[in-house]
Amino acid sequence: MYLLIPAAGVGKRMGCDRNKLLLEVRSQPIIAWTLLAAQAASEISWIGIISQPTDWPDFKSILANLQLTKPVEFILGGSTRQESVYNGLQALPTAAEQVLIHDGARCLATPNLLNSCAQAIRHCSGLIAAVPVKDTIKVVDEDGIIQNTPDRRNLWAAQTPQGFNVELLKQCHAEGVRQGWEVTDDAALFEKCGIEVQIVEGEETNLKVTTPQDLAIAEFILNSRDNS
Ligand SMILES: Nc1ccn([C@@H]2O[C@H](COP(=O)(O)OP(=O)(O)OP(=O)(O)O)[C@@H](O)[C@H]2O)c(=O)n1
Ligand SMILES: C[C@](O)(CO)[C@H](O)COP(=O)(O)O
Repeated sequence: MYLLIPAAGVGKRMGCDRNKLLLEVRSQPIIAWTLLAAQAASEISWIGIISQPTDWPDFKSILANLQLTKPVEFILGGSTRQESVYNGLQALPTAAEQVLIHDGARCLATPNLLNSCAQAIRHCSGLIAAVPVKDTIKVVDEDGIIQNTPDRRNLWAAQTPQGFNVELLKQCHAEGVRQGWEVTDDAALFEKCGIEVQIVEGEETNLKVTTPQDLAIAEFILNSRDNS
């Protein structure tokens, strides 16, 4: 299975002055944890890291330390995640019929989750890992007044990996460019094009490292894996 890793962000919400994926959790850069999971997932055979050229020297030295056995390509990132994935799709080898997309910032996803998504995408056109929402969610207007409370049984928090048929995802991205759609994940492009996307049960611990607090939570989760 081909795996694209969007890793070209700047980490505004992390509030640091460089790509947050270079920050360390338990003495390893965030992107290293993500790459180690990809290396350990037996279904993954090719890895594309979508990233900004300014980060390539750092990423290359991380890769040199990890000594992965799988082929890794660097792909030029865009100015949004959507643009980065678009570039990644154009750079896939022509043999790629399905692809998994997994955020570099979701460094706690297990090899098991990557493998189950890789197996499942062979039997459908689009899927995402997701977990049922635990909180009661409120829809609020611009004045801070609650408009309604959606039924929690229908609410799932989206994660990555997200898996797709490559040709269909390319078509949906092209339609997104034509229509000027701005989305935060690839499933949303499928949804807008009216194509079904399935849910695969994700992992509670598969958080996206987004804010400084997430660094501490990620460290805690990795420590608890050692102790289990
Ligand atoms: N132009 C971009 C923006 C984001 N990403 C990647 O998409 C994933 C999810 O994005 P997010 O967590 O929002 O990362 P940032 O964009 O770096 O964070 P922020 O929104 O706080 O700036 C990350 O692995 C990030 O590197 C990307 O490849 N290209
Ligand atoms: C793709 C994603 O990780 C799913 O949770 C997420 O949408 C990335 O972007 P966000 O802007 O940080 O939500």
